[in-house]
Amino acid sequence: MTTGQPEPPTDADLEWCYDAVHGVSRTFSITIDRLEEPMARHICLGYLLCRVADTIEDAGHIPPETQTELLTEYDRVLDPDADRTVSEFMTDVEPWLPEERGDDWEVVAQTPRVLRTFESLADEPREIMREPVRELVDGMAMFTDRYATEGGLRLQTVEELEEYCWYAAGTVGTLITGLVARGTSRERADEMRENARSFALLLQLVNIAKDVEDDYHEENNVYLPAEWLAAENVDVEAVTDEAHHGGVTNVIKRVTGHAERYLDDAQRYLEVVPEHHGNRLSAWAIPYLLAVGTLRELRERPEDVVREGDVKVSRAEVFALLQQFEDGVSRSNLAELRKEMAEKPLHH
Ligand SMILES: CC(C)=CCC/C(C)=C/CC/C(C)=C/COP(=O)(O)OP(=O)(O)O
Repeated sequence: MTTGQPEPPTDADLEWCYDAVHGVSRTFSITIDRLEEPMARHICLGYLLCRVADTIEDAGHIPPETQTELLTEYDRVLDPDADRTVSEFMTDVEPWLPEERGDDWEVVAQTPRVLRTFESLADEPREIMREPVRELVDGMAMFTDRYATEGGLRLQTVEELEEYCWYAAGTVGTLITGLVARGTSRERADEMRENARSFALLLQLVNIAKDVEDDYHEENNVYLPAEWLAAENVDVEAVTDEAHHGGVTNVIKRVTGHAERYLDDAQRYLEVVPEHHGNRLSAWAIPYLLAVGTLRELRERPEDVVREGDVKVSRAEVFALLQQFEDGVSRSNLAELRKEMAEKPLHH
């Protein structure tokens, strides 16, 4: 890889990267605000590198074979042993930047800036991040290629759903764990590695259960396993049709139940994650507890995913949770807070 741009990044580049994350991700916006340096910048850059690939993968207006080519090319830009420059990647991606680009496409348009900021990070954290990011990019290329003739992803089985979640989120869990486990005891690092996948799958499955409408209409992707839809006599292409709301609701319940199986492992991860290199428990505990709250809403009103197109915890509850952490939440409070949020919304 070569960035094709000799100039070093400036403070303005890093500031831009922080602003960009706040524009594209609710989850990582909260997380990065809770972290301190240097972890904040590491997670910020690691996330943006992944987000470039994610935006290309979700682009309904790019033909699948082009998505695969762009993702493969992006991987080569990230590969230190390959000769692809970021300028070549930009030449190929620029025709696909939407005219009215939102924040996510702005990140793609600014890939050179993201990359040069990434390349300026200390060697050790940068190299810990590179492989998981490339695994995510390769996984996305594999999926766009696998469903090239369908025009969008159409996951078939629960095993394939888990495989997809691994690439989309499990790799991010590896990235985070690699950074936070540095310098900790073997036992702690092993415990984190054993539970990182569950943490990531939990968050990804919750997103999949609540975003069925948008995933289909905006990205032409169906992550609900076709085998589970078939058991409810729902054709994959009719996933958002009113006539099938009942059947799809049952599948959403199934995905919700599947996600809940990962809650204990993820809690275990939080119980051992060290607070060093700028890492903070709250940065990961908050998304975890928001997932607990979202699972509660999904269990109570799964039909709203297809009826209203949206199931999420209220802004008031998010605020109340953030406030709790401002006041201080210790590891020993986590289980209690989880129990409380699983039952009813948190109040200020
Ligand atoms: C070990 C460990 C800590 C694992 C967790 C890994 C992790 C945070 C994976 C990302 C999960 C996910 C679905 C983020 C959604 O954010 P998004 O960027 O799509 O945006 P949104 O929050 O706005 O939906």
